[in-house]
Amino acid sequence: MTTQDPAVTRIAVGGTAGTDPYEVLVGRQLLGELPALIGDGAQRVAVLHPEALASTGEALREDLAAQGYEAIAVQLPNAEEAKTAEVAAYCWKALGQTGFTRTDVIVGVGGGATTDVAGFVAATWLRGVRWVAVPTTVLAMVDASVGGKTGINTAEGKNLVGAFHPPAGVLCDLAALESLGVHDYVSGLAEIIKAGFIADPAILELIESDPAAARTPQGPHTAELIERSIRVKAEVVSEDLKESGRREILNYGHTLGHAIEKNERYNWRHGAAVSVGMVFAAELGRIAGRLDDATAERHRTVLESVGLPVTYRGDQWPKLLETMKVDKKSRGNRLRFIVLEGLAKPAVLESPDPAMLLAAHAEIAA
Ligand SMILES: NC(=O)c1ccc[n+]([C@@H]2O[C@H](COP(=O)([O-])OP(=O)(O)OC[C@H]3O[C@@H](n4cnc5c(N)ncnc54)[C@H](O)[C@@H]3O)[C@@H](O)[C@H]2O)c1
Ligand SMILES: O=C(O)C(=O)C[C@@H](O)[C@H](O)[C@H](O)COP(=O)(O)O
Ligand SMILES: [Zn+2]
Repeated sequence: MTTQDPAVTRIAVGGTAGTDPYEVLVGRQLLGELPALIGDGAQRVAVLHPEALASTGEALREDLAAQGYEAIAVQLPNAEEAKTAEVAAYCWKALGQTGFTRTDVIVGVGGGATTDVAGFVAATWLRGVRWVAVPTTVLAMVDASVGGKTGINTAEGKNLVGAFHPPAGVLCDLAALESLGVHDYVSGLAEIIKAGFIADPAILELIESDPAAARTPQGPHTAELIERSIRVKAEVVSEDLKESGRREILNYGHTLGHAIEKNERYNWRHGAAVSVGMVFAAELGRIAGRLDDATAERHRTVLESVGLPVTYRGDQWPKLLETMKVDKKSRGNRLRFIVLEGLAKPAVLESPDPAMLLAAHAEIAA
């Protein structure tokens, strides 16, 4: 693979406001790019991977060892079970025992849960070492591995401990998606649809043109959907890495979505919870008089067309409301939501009236 390979798309991220720029590469067989991203200074490389990708992690470790690095593979639990303080501590121990220094590098290979932990371990080890993301799910490619939000959950909620620590590069090998189960694949479509509603409606049209095909890596628009979504994320985080303003739009659907995930003890996929959260946010916008009926209804239609849920148990509202209070967009006692004022017109809704919240909840209550 050369840097001129036309089959590889390169999307630039960052480079503004004092942050180091990096690239997201989308294509196939991209691992030849890894040594350049690891850089010249590293002696040791730790490959963090989930249990489901044990052979991928070990193959990568062997490959790096053959190139002269002291390489270790650190296996994490699958999915959300990896996003705990205990797993982070297990990784810190592995790094400590390997004598990991500030010039050594972490590689996170896996879905968003793995890249969130890998980035968090990289952010905290010796107060910050270099890391490279190799996302292997749709969701991790289009969202989790881009933008430098890293973190773990606590008993009180989702991603409550973390750091902004962008990777040195992101390698999205589309071949990895072939082994992904359909539910995990479709979960990633929720973040793609989110990018469509908040910034790039062409995404919605591509999915609406053939929703069944959008559910598979073989679909005719797979690469375009992934690239368009990465461009949305790259553009936003390049402007506002630390979420002091505009980046909040990427949280569309997440206020309720994260509360559902916690309520379900993380047995719901992130994208499924965000899907219900987006319908809720659309209804909230509609009820607040900001969004037209048709665009609110379009949320249900497109999300359902790819098999994502649009309702949630109606008897859980008090618990969901309580959890939403620790959402990171909250300020003091004020709940804040991202809503739409039209397609690609996200806005903040501050402290909505409790009656409005209840009315929006009634629209998603099963
Ligand atoms: N940091 C961010 O900006 C950001 C953005 C969006 C989501 N997230 C986080 O990402 C996480 C969800 O990520 P996800 O949807 O990738 O789920 P995931 O990481 O939980 O992966 C889903 C499952 O697929 C397995 N897997 C991964 N790649 C595979 C492959 N190629 N083939 C077969 N199995 C594979 C994993 O081991 C896991 O069991 C959530 O924790 C969410 O909070 C973070
Ligand atoms: O990158 C962002 O900013 C996002 O909000 C993207 C979300 O899809 C992602 O799930 C993120 O991890 C949520 O962040 P949080 O700050 O609400 O935990
Ligand atoms: Zn998300």
